[in-house]
Amino acid sequence: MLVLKGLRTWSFLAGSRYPGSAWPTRALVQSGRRKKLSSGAREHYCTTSRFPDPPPAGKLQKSGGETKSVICIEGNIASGKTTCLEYFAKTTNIEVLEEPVAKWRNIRGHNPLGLMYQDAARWGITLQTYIQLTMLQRHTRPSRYPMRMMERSIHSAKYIFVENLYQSGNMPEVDYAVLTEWFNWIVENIDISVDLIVYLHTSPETCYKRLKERCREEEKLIPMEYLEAIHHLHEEWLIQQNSFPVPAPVLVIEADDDLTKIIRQYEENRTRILTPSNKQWCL
Ligand SMILES: Nc1ncnc2c1ncn2[C@@H]1O[C@H](COP(=O)(O)OP(=O)(O)O)[C@@H](O)[C@H]1O
Ligand SMILES: Cc1cn([C@H]2C[C@H](O)[C@@H](COP(=O)(O)O)O2)c(=O)[nH]c1=O
Repeated sequence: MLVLKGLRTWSFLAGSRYPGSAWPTRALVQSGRRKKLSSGAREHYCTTSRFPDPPPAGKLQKSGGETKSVICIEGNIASGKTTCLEYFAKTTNIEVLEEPVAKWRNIRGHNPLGLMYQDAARWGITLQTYIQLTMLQRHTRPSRYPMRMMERSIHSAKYIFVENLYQSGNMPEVDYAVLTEWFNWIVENIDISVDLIVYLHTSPETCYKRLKERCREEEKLIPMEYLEAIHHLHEEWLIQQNSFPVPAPVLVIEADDDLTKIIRQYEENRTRILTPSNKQWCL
C-alpha cells in the first residue's frame, strides 16, 4: 500500500481496465459498451503492497470505501442536471455529487468561471485546468455508498468544454496540448471509470430559456450560439458516438418537458438508472 498523503491511501492495481492502451478500440467505444477485463476485473485487482519494488503497471485507485457504481448526469448548461440530482438525492444509499461550481466561482477570492466568460481566450486554460482538478477530486473521493451519482464528469469537461474552446479558436493549441496530456495521463493512471451516463437531451432553446430564468451572474452574456455549440458536441459524443470515447452506456432522457413530466420520466426510468448493469435501454 502506498501512502501518498495523510490518511489517504492508494494502491497500485494489478491491471488496467484497458490494458495496453488508455481506451478500448473505436468499435467498443462506438457501441457504448466498455469492455471490462475478463473475469469481473474490479474484484480481482490485487492490492498487495510491492513497495519498494517499482509499482506494477496499473491504475492508482483509492483503497477503502469502495464505490460500486458511478452514474454521471450529462447535458447542456441549464438542461436540468442539478434538478435531476436533487430528485435522486432523496433515494437512500446513493451519494449525490453536484458539480463544484462554487469552487469555479471562487478560488482564493478569484472567479475563474466569470473570467472565462469575460475573456475565454485568456482564461479558458485557467478555468479548465481547475475544473479538471476538481472533477478528478470528485471521481476519486472516498465513499461508503454503493452508488454515486455525479453531475457531469471529467470526461465531459474535456470532450465538451475544452473541445469547444479549442474548436472555437479560443484556446491556443499549446494550452489544448497541455490539458490533453494531463487528461490522458489521468485516464491511463487513475480510475475515473463510469458505469452509466444519463444524458438529459434538450434543445438549445430550452436551455437558453432556463438559463435566463436561473440568472447566474457569470452566464448573463452567454449567447444562443454557445449553447448550440455545446449541444452539438454532446450529440456527437453521446448520440452519434463519433467524436471521443464514450466511457459508459448512455441512457437518454428527453428533458425538454416541464418539471412534472420530467419527474414522471425519472420515476419511470428509476430502475434503469439505478441498475447500471442493466444496459438494454442504453445506446
Ligand atoms: N423540466 C424543467 N422545466 C422547467 N424548468 C426547469 C426544469 N428543470 C430545471 N428547470 C429550471 O431550469 C434552471 C436550470 O436547471 P438546473 O437543474 O440548474 O440545470 P443544470 O444543473 O443542468 O445547469 C433552474 O432554474 C431550474 O429550476
Ligand atoms: C464542466 C464545465 C462547466 N463549465 C461551465 C458551464 C456553466 O456555465 C457552468 C456549469 O453550470 P451547469 O449549469 O452545471 O451547466 O460551468 C465550463 O465552462 N467548463 C467545464 O468544463
